[in-house]
Amino acid sequence: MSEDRLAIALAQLDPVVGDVDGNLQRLRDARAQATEEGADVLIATELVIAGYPPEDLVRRASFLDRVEDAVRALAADTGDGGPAVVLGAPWREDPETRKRADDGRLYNVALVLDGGEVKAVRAKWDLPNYGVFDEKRLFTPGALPGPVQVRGVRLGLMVCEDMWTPDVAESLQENGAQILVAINGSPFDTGKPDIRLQLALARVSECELPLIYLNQVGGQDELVFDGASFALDSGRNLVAQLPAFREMLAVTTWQPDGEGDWTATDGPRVAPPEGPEAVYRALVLGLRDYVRKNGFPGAVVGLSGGIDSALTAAVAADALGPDQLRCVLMPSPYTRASSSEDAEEVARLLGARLDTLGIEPAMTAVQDMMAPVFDDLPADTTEENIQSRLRGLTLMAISNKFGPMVLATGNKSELAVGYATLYGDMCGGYNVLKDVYKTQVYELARWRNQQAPEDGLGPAGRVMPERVLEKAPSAELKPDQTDQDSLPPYGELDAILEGLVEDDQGVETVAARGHDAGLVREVQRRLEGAEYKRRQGAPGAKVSRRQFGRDRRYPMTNGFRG
Ligand SMILES: Nc1ncnc2c1ncn2[C@@H]1O[C@H](COP(=O)(O)OP(=O)(O)OC[C@H]2O[C@@H]([n+]3cccc(C(=O)O)c3)[C@H](O)[C@@H]2O)[C@@H](O)[C@H]1O
Ligand SMILES: Nc1ncnc2c1ncn2[C@@H]1O[C@H](COP(=O)(O)OP(=O)(O)OP(=O)(O)O)[C@@H](O)[C@H]1O
Ligand SMILES: NC(=O)CC[C@H](N)C(=O)O
Repeated sequence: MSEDRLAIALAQLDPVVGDVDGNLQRLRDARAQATEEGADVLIATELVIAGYPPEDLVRRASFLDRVEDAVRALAADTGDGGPAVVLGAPWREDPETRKRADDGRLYNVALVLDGGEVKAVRAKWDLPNYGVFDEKRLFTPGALPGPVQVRGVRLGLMVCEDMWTPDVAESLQENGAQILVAINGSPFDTGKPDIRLQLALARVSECELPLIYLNQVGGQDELVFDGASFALDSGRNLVAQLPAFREMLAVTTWQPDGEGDWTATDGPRVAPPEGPEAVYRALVLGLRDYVRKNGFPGAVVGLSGGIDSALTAAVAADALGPDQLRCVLMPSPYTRASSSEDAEEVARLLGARLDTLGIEPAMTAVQDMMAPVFDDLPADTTEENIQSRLRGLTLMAISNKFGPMVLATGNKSELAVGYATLYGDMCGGYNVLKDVYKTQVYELARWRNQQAPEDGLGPAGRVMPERVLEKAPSAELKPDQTDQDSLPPYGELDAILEGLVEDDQGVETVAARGHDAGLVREVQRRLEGAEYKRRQGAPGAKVSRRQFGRDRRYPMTNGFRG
């Protein structure tokens, strides 16, 4: 390092929330690699030592003690003369006084570790408290910061949301920053990569400074972090772009150009995936990390021959490998032979195990068992739901006996209007399609039939027969049933839900987009009426702007009819 050159290693890592020792080891491994590659400083992501988002874990003193020990151990490592480290951590010291506050105050900070000690502390100024974020509940905001000197260069450190408005970057620039560095825990959704780039470009234009944007990667409960870190020079040129959806350490070497503006030329340039590929890869990573980080030996799914379970199985095969996926076909007297053939073909194409367990004996047993109380009452949805629940029971029995986690298959359109059975097809530990509308299910299935995802563990090529994509969706809980007996066509339903859910519009506004007002009102009624079901539904990766759960919180008991 000389004062006119700084080699910065960007550590796009997949931390595990709560696993402080594991995260410390990940950082040590990254620093060892950065040392080998000649870096002066290693930069890691927001709250990386705790994992993001740590939620109420950071309210536990024992957890914060462990975090502090780990940070001090990593700081001690930097006494070896190797790279300095910039990383995110939950931190109890006041950034100004460097003393621990008595009132339990906690900051979300960027720390600079160098020369064997914690050299500088910068607290996040803008704590996000919307959508999936609740940071005001946990952290105290810091003051508008100035830059920190790292190996002779003034770095302007921002923590994620700090980059979303001009204030922090402006303060850093006014106080002499030479390179802006944003460390992030920024979850994926379909619009996110573009929003981030536009915001970063805006900060670069305002400050006329280069900006490094470093994001974490990996799945954490319902969030998927896509990484896709990048760097811009002060002329708004992209000088590095790290891959999306996988870990990477990349060294970028920064030097002043002829005009004295810092720039880098040696970063990787991997174009991020877009459209269905990006969503598919987010689903794969979300499921893979949920299953692996929670120690399951694999997953099990009920395969019906329909598209929802076929796509769920494909994502699971890509996430876990076909050998860690079990499929179960559970025909009833209402299951068409063609459905069973399609399910068998999906399992064969994926190379996954398929067991066939007919549910008719259990249907008869339950019917006989209930006869004394049901008397001669006519069959209705009750009997349909029993079939669904017998399938849920079967899958849970396999999970209990052999360990794989059950995957529910309900898509966002169905969950929006309550078209799913509690403790039946909603049964499961995780739902890959929770945030995927039915029209998107088709789009993703078509994409997957043509291509395999880059880091997928499933087979290349077609994974479901065309018939699965072409037939009318059916729950097959009574003869000749189709979804469209109970729901509007999915194209129209999804267009209405786009307005009601994603855009949070009222009935009249959505109707003005060209839909029958009565139909929109009915969809709205069903949407509101199904909140109780969604609260009991399995978690699944957020890929949309407005996922059911954290992003869209409505009461279950709701007397408002607006
Ligand atoms: N506000 C509330 N808070 C708490 N619980 C509430 C509730 N309102 C009803 N409930 C409870 O929920 C029950 C009704 O929900 P639930 O038992 O799920 O039954 P329900 O919604 O009546 O029926 C399931 C629906 O899912 C459809 N479907 C579509 C696709 C696939 C499948 C499948 O299963 O494979 C099913 C099926 O055709 C049917 O229309 C009530 O009997 C009551 O116990
Ligand atoms: N015969 C069956 N064998 C195994 N699982 C089944 C069977 N029938 C239904 N299921 C399970 O119940 C779920 C709910 O059925 P649903 O009809 O909503 O989905 P699908 O059949 O996969 O797709 P589609 O809605 O397009 O028909 C299925 O995804 C599957 O997991
Ligand atoms: N951790 C954060 O501050 C994330 C908030 C930010 N708006 C994002 O999603 O990128």
